[in-house]
Amino acid sequence: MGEPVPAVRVEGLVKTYPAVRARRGTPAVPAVRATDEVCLDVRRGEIFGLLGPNGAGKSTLVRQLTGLLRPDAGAVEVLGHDLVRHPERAARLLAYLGQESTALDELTVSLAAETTARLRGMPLAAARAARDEILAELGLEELAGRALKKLSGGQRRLACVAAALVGDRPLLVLDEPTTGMDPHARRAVWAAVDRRRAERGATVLLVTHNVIEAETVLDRVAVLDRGRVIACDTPGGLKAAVGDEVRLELVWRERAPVELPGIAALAAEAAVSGRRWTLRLPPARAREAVTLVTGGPAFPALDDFRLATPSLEDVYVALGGRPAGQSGAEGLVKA
Ligand SMILES: Nc1ncnc2c1ncn2[C@@H]1O[C@H](COP(=O)(O)OP(=O)(O)OP(=O)(O)O)[C@@H](O)[C@H]1O
Repeated sequence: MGEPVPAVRVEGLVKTYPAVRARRGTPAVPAVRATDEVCLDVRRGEIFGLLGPNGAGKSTLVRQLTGLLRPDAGAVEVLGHDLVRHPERAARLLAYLGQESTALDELTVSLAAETTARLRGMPLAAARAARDEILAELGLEELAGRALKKLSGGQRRLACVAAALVGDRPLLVLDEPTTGMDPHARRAVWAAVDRRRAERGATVLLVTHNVIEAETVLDRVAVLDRGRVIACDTPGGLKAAVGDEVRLELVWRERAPVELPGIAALAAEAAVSGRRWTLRLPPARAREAVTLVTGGPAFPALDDFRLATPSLEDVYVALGGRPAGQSGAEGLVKA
């Protein structure tokens, strides 16, 4: 028996936004290689995350694999369909929630969900039933009669998620679905996403910045940086790869006593944000640092400290911060 057809297969995907010449008053813009030979396999039934800093190429990648943006080179297959040759098939195969969705703004929440269901080929009665189901699932019933353009940012986003999830699509591609939402709405979205996977076998491709949230919902993660996949593994696998480091957070009362040589040495390695220093250190050095700040003349200046094992966020920082050309993360990529 051969390998099962993956939900998404991406090979050698390249997209370069062309350079723009300088014109009166506007400076020239160099060409940007937004996706650079990206290869990915997303298995059926997986919740797969794309993580990466601003401008890493995440949205460009998902727009290419939803058939909205034609790649310069490379292959995109969704459930065995070639979407580079047949981008029109995407509408049948996947639901896409983009970063900015204004298309539904004039509609009420209820009509946005119903119209989307109808556009996905559902007969009227079934579309209305699907609409009622999703509005109840996401706690949107009270807002059902309001126009999207008159909702708050978080409410509007939730209504767009409802429209994206209505009707069954085997692949859900969601670009930052929970942006602007309160914790209650976020939980409802993650529960709805997980239910579609658990009960209907849907595959989910999720673009996110929120690594803490991502850690709890994702089966696998690809970290993208400057258009390239620099790591791909389970959150646990990625964390194990930086597992020999711990995170030490120091909070100083007013100012750090950098006149002390030991503290000055730590300062050189710390990421400083106001009174808070964050250090990533091997365990033995972290212990030495804790002894230094809690046992000596630095102690009166210390407000608080915390030692933590690596989180997905640490992995993200450790990988995403790599300068171009340093491919030390390549050992992390797993099939
Ligand atoms: N239409 C466009 N024309 C020219 N350059 C673009 C265009 N869209 C994106 N880019 C550039 O391509 C690169 C990748 O952008 P993209 O939006 O895919 O990143 P992203 O990872 O989704 O970022 P973010 O997390 O900020 O949404 C960036 O350098 C961006 O400036």
